[in-house]
Amino acid sequence: MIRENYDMAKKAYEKWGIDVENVLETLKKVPISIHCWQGDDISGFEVNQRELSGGIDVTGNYPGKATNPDELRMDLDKALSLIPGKHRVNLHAIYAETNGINVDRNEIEPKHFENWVNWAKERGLGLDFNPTLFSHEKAEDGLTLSHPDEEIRQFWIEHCIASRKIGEYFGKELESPCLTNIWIPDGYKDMPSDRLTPRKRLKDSLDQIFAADVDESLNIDAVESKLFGIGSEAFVVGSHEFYLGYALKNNKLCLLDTGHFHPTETVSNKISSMLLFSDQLALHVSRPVRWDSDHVVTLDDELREIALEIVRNDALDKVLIGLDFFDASINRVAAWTIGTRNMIKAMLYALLTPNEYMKQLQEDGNYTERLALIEEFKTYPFGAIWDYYCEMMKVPVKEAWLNEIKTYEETVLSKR
Ligand SMILES: C[C@H](O)[C@H](O)[C@@H](O)C(=O)CO
Ligand SMILES: [Mn+2]
Repeated sequence: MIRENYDMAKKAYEKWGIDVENVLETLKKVPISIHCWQGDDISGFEVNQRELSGGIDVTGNYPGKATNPDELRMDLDKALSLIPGKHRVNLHAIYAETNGINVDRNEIEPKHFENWVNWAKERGLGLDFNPTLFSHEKAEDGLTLSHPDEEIRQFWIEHCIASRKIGEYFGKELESPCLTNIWIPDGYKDMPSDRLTPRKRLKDSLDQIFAADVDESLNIDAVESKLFGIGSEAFVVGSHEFYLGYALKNNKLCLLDTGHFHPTETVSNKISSMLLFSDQLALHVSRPVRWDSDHVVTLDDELREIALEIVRNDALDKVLIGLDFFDASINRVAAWTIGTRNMIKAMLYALLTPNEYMKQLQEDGNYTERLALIEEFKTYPFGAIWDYYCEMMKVPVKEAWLNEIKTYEETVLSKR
C-alpha cells in the first residue's frame, strides 16, 4: 500500500508542477542538528557534576536516562536509526570525557572529545558544539561573560575560546564545519539600574573570544539571544537586539531559539528579514508552551511556517537547523525521534507546497486563492509521501518506530 499511496499522492502534487522525486532528493540533504542533551536531562559527564542552573529546567523523572557517554551514544544511535536522513549531533562542553580527571571548563581540549569524533566519523555524522556557561560555581549568581568580577569573566572567556578550538577540531576531523554557539544566562531577576555596563562587558568579552585564532572554514560562530529566563525575568544582557547588532557588525551568525521571544512573536517572521542582511542564520527549534518550556517539537503551525520560510526563501543552505528541547517526563529516545521526525516532516511539507505559484498570487493581489490554497494543501496526501520517504530511507514507517522504542526500553533503558 505504501507504494500505491505514494503513486497516487505523487500525481496530486505533480498537478501543481511539484517534482516529488526531486523533493525527496533535496530532503535527504537537509541536516538537522540533534541536541545530545535530551538524552540525559543536560547533566553532562563532568567529574565534578553540578546541579543544572542558568534559568533552564528539566522536569520529569522517566526511567532510563543515559548516565555515561557510551549510554548516551547508544541512545543516540537508537534514535538515529528511527530518523530518516544523515544528520548532525550537537554537544555541550559538559559532555567532555576526561578519564576521571577533574578538568575545569577553561581547560577543555579537543582530546576530551576524541570518542565523540570517532563515533561521529564511523557514522558519517557532523558535530556541533556549545560552551557550557551554566551549572558551575562561577555562574552561580547568573552572570558569566558580563560579570563585573574580572577573574570570573576571564574564566568564561577562556572557556569560550577553548570551545571554539574544539569546534575547529570537529570541523577538521569530520570535514564538515562545526557550528559553535554561545548562549549565556546573564541577566537580573529584578529591574536593572544600569543596562549598558553589563552589555559593554559582554561586547568586550565576545571581542576577546572571537579575536582568538580559529579557522572560520572549520568553525562557524553563533550567538544565541534570549528574552528572559528563570532568575533573569526583568533583564537579559544578551538580548535579541544586542546579538543582532553584534552579529551583523562582526560577521557572526545569530541563533534564534523559538522559545526565546515574546509568546506571540514568531521566529518564522524573522527569517526573511535577517537573511536580507546576513548570509546565514541558525535555529534552535523548540516548543515553548506559554514560556520557554522546551517541550518536544510537534508538527504545529509555527513549525510548518518556519520550514516554509526556509524553502520559500531558497535558504536550505543558509539556515542551520538545530533542535533544543528537553523533556524527562517521556522516553527520551522517543522524544528525540518525535521531535526530529517532525522537523523533517515540516521540511517535506514545505517542499511539497507550490511556493512559486503562491508567491505570484500574492503579487497579483489574489488573497482569496492564496488563503484557499494554504488551507487546501494542509489536507493534501503529504502523509503518503512521508511514509514512502521513510521506507526509502530504511527507517520505520508511521508509528512502527514506537515498537522499537518499547523493545529498547525493555531490554536496555529499564536495566539502567
Ligand atoms: C542547553 C542549551 O544550550 C540551552 O537550552 C540554550 O540553548 C537555551 O536555549 C537556553 O534557554
Ligand atoms: Mn536554545
